[in-house]
Amino acid sequence: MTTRIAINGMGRIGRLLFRRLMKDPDIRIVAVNDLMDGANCAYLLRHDSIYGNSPLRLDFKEGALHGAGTPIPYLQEPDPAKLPWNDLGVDLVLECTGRFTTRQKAEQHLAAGAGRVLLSTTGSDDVPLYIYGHNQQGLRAADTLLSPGGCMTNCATNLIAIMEGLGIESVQIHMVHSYTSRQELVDGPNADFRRGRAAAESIIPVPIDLDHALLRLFPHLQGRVASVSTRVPVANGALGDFTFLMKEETSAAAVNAHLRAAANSMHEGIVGYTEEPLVSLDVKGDPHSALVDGTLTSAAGRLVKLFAFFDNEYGYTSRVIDWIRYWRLL
Ligand SMILES: NC(=O)c1ccc[n+]([C@@H]2O[C@H](COP(=O)([O-])OP(=O)(O)OC[C@H]3O[C@@H](n4cnc5c(N)ncnc54)[C@H](O)[C@@H]3O)[C@@H](O)[C@H]2O)c1
Repeated sequence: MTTRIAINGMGRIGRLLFRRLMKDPDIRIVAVNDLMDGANCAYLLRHDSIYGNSPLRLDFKEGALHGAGTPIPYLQEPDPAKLPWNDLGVDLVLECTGRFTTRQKAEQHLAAGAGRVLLSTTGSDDVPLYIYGHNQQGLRAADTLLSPGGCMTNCATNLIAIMEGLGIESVQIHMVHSYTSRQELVDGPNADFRRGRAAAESIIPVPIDLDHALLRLFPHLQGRVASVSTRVPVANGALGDFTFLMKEETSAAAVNAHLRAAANSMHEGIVGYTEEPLVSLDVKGDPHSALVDGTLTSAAGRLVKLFAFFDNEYGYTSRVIDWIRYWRLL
């Protein structure tokens, strides 16, 4: 059975999902919605500074994207409640604007006639949060709204879950992340002053809600998880830097053996393990939520440091696609 999908928000995540889902025979994209001009969206789908030119030769005319089979209606409606999801028979909305992340706001898609809504971030506390590879079994067929977490939550959740197998007391996380559209290219005003600084010029600390999301998933770690994030002058890619205080002394070799085993079993496809001397560009297009770099693991008594790369866009959309496949079969 074909899943009829609409994408709300054709930004970095929405467009990459579009490019990837167009290849899936079980999925039909029945509409996309964004505020930008349709010709501009078609252009950005054809040419991408990170993932290159698309083999799809999409064009915008008469309110639709043409060039990939049946024309796909291109909508420009800012209010989700007014979207024609009922008429289009939409099974699932991929909510990728980053703007409708509370239950009340996201459910406007349901009121408009969609069957289900999948956010592309961690939503508010009243939106069920499940992480693929960790607790996806919690999702029920009757659920109509899901937060799959953000890219950093996916990386951290899976690694914390694996490290819990060795016994952890607490964890400090530093997420080194490429810049995003929520920063400025040149200095400008921003409610968060540092986000308003030129993104390609500095290492920029930004506030994140990772601790909060992790405590929803690991409530027993209350008071024992802390995180910071810095945005760095690359357009794609991220590196999670984890410091675990273990219950007992260990060694880098023991930690790596444990991580490698997890990557080859329970977490296969979601967590990877490598000893290649990688840099962030090398993980462009990598589908893992965390690719552990075993060459960087170290231990000092009960303190363990480990590092994992991820492609914040491709790795993340890989999990969104996992969710689409998983949810349709429930
Ligand atoms: N970029 C990443 O690395 C990344 C990774 C994981 C999750 N996310 C999350 O995904 C969400 C989107 O991030 P992004 O990087 O794709 O952002 P983006 O700014 O590239 O895209 C957002 C898009 O939404 C559109 N939009 C804004 N308001 C709209 C409205 N009312 N109706 C329709 N479209 C509207 C914008 O025009 C834009 O094209 C955010 O919540 C972000 O946290 C981003």
